[in-house]
Amino acid sequence: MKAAVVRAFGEPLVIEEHPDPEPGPGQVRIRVEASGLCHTDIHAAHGDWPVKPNPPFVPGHEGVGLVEKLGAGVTHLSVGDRVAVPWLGRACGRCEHCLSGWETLCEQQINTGYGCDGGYAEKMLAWADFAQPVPEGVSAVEAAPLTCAGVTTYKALKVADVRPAQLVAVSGVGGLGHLAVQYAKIAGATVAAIDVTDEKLELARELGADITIDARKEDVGEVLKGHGGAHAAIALAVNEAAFGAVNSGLRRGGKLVMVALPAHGTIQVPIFDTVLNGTSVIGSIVGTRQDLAEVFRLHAAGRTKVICETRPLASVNESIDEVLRGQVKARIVFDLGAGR
Ligand SMILES: NC(=O)c1ccc[n+]([C@@H]2O[C@H](COP(=O)([O-])OP(=O)(O)OC[C@H]3O[C@@H](n4cnc5c(N)ncnc54)[C@H](O)[C@@H]3O)[C@@H](O)[C@H]2O)c1
Ligand SMILES: CCCCCCO
Ligand SMILES: [Zn+2]
Ligand SMILES: [Zn+2]
Repeated sequence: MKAAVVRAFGEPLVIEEHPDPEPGPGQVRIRVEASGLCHTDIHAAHGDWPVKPNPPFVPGHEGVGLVEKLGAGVTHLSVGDRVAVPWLGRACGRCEHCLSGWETLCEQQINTGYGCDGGYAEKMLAWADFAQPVPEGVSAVEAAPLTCAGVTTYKALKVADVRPAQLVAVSGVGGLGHLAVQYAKIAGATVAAIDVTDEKLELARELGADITIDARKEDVGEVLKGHGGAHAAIALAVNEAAFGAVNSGLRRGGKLVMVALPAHGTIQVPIFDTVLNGTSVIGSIVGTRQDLAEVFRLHAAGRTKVICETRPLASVNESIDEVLRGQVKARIVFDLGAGR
């Protein structure tokens, strides 16, 4: 089976022929139909973060496909089931995080396409308990971006406890941000979308954003304050300065939800203003299996649109370059057989 492999950080990925992986106990083998290109995969391929993967590895944590082979002990899935394989590839199920609904914080977790091979391949393994069933009516191509971009932004809005009539700032209208705008609108909020390209700001308007802010020309904090300040700001821009900019536009009691992970990023949080204004800074990482089930349910009900374009896996390096140049309208999804 073909796979796109990171052989060394910062080097182009290499398309290689690998033997079909054999599922171990509790695992399944999936014939991948579609696999989204999350900016995280670029961070992974570049070794951007303090905790690094170990090359060679196959990135990809928005893989969706059909169960092809069951490992020993797997009884709740059948051959032919369509499943998605998210970042949270496995959690222990026993620790305080897993037992209190926060499996995404499990310290034993294994991350797909980072700690184990992921979905940039024709076949992949998944732990059956974390292979998320894709409902009827949701295509593999559309389920792919929902598997990370969707669940992550849906969770970020839950973490922000967004209420109707609040003002939510979405900083970065890319793969994640285009869905964050939609979830914020579903939550009843007024949405201010921030980006640095005309195309992304236009996309945000098409998806329901009430206000758009061009961070190249406008003072993000001042514009937000002109609307009374944001109750919540979801930081999805791969740009360190964007975090401080949107934090400065919070309303008293507002929350900055940090999601994006620019390499070596830090944020200066002014102590006095933070205390005086009662604002908070929260980190948010992906979402649980339950969150993902809710994301799929919303999409199956026609409540969300996935904006994506399909590409062959062979275009992986050019696709990464286009994402880095900000030239992709929302999400690239590698088509590994979705149409067949
Ligand atoms: N915390 C998590 O669980 C989690 C999950 C998924 C992705 N991520 C991270 O989120 C980030 C975004 O991922 P993505 O796939 O949406 O990336 P993307 O490249 O598709 O989108 C990033 C967007 O940020 C915009 N942008 C760049 N500079 C900006 C600025 N100064 N102000 C406003 N917008 C700006 C770009 O134009 C683009 O639209 C990445 O760092 C990724 O690793 C985190
Ligand atoms: C800390 C890494 C979080 C990445 C989530 C999947 O994009
Ligand atoms: Zn991701
Ligand atoms: Zn655990």
